[in-house]
Amino acid sequence: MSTISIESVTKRFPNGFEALKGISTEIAAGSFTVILGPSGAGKSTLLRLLNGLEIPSGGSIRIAGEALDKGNLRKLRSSVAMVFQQFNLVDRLSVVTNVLTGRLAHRSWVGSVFYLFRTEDMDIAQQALARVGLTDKAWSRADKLSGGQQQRVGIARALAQRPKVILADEPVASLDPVSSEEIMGLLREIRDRDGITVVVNLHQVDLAKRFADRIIGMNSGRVVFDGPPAELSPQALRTIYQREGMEHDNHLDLALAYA
Ligand SMILES: Nc1ncnc2c1ncn2[C@@H]1O[C@H](COP(=O)(O)OP(=O)(O)OP(=O)(O)O)[C@@H](O)[C@H]1O
Repeated sequence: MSTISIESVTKRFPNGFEALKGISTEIAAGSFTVILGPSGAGKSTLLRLLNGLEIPSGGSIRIAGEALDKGNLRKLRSSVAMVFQQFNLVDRLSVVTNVLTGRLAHRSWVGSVFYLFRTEDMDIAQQALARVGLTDKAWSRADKLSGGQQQRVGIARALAQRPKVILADEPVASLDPVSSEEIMGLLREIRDRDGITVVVNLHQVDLAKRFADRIIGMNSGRVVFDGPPAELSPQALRTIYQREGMEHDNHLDLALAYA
């Protein structure tokens, strides 16, 4: 069974630029997929479409069997959680309040507007904080935490949403290597233990190879590689990172160096 079904999806922005040129793929329930690709390949656009933050120009997306369209956006959004590169926390709020915002998708708009949470929500938030090892930081201001800890809060917020899918858009791009490792390990552990489908956009080929069970390579709005990490050969990396008209490409050199 697949959690996410993407069929002939295109995305053209109002300025006429076509960021996705026909993506078709299935993402299996409980899988850990990493999307690799050079800057501008369309990775973030694809994730934003899966989360309903952008609407496709063509094609269709189904999440857990239900078509993602304007009619059921709110319902489907509650089952898809997002983890961001810059964490997207409210700095002046406590860690636990930030985690509680993950419950908003399950509350009425009145509850959402007034930040009305139930005791049950607080229990769920505290459990999520325990999962990411931050129980002792619950009442600290979010901006007093290190980058790695802030990303843990971002993951706890995603967990508190009780999602079927976690989408992470370059979740380690702002972190040092040790924290990056920990965050990827945490996402992997969540997939292993909770069976949540995880899709991560990354620039680090080495992390992709170690943590993913499937790698999708994108270039210029198209899928140009799709396979397990073992098949990510130097040739496959060339296909993913090659840029038109560039004889010597630093981006490609870097990708190959870390492969
Ligand atoms: N709102 C927009 N209007 C016009 N073009 C856009 C818009 N959003 C993104 N793009 C363009 O679409 C292309 C794909 O962008 P996207 O952010 O999805 O790439 P990416 O693979 O995630 O890159 P990066 O790794 O740098 O984050 C880029 O050329 C970008 O400039």
